[in-house]
Amino acid sequence: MGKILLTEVALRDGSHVVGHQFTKEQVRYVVEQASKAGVPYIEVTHGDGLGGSSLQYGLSKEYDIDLVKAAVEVAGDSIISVLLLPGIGTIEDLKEAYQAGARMVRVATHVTEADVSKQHIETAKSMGMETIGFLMMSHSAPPEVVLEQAKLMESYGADAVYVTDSAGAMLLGDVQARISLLKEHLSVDIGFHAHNNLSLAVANSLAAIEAGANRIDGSVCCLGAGAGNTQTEVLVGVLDRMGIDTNIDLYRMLDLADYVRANILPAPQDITSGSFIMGYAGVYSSFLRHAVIASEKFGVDSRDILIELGKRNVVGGQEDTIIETAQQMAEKKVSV
Ligand SMILES: C[C@H](O)CC(=O)C(=O)O
Ligand SMILES: [Mn+2]
Repeated sequence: MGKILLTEVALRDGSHVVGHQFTKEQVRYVVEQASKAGVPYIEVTHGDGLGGSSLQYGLSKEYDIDLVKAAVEVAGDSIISVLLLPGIGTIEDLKEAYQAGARMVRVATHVTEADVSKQHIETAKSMGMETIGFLMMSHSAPPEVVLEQAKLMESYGADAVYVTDSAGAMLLGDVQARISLLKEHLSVDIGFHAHNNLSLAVANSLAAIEAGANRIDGSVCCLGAGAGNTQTEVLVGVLDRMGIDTNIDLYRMLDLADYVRANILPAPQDITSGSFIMGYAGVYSSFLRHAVIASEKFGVDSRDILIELGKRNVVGGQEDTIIETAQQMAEKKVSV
């Protein structure tokens, strides 16, 4: 098995955990230590990507591009990556990130909407950036659909396509089915991004590697949305035990995790009932708050609302249907 390329996402996915309040000093420290440990890619952006700082998604303490600049100053041999969701971030944001020194971009779309990434992937490629397609909520589409969408990203010029388990909802077989199909039909690298809501992030990452993924995301000390991502230092150690090469210094990553635990994490990153139910229901983390409000209004258990939303495949941006769903469930309860 070849080398596994790890992307450290704590400074982007973990931005959700700290309410997008990362400081330049924190970014510098984490990037410098991760770089010394040998992490090849480090992502630095607002949790919702470039341009995410807004009333809707949460205002950042520091401007994205300033954080990218701070990261680049201490990145050594590591490549600084940014996340871009077309519609939230713009081509202009991407150009600024490039000028600030970012050399990789992950262009993220909902799993069935890869077509909106065309212009962004093509522009990034034309600037010479390593360019990755990132298919969010990949659990919600069958493997054949994930493949069709991944092929679109490949055709736009992506160097790799990620299966992204945004809701932390996938079981091992779900990961295996999607990654192996992509591996069979694509000629670019395949990546996997997990969330630990069902306590399966490390196991799912191993399943992804076994099925052919060679790019895996991790967040040091599990600093990521919901119950966090695949815990980087744990994955590095487990892969080492399996004889799989990451070129990452385990002790340095463990030290960095201790630093993050003591200085950055606002609360222990365990699996709360809220994060568990996101994975169990297969919905975006941001739905939890809306479901609790709807539950109080209509007297329906918020867990049942979230499970119903998962069954209905409600996606980010359709938050208005949460109230409607709860109302229908309450009416049904009365009529039986
Ligand atoms: C915008 C999301 O936070 C991207 C991501 O990390 C995911 O879908 O998971
Ligand atoms: Mn994520």
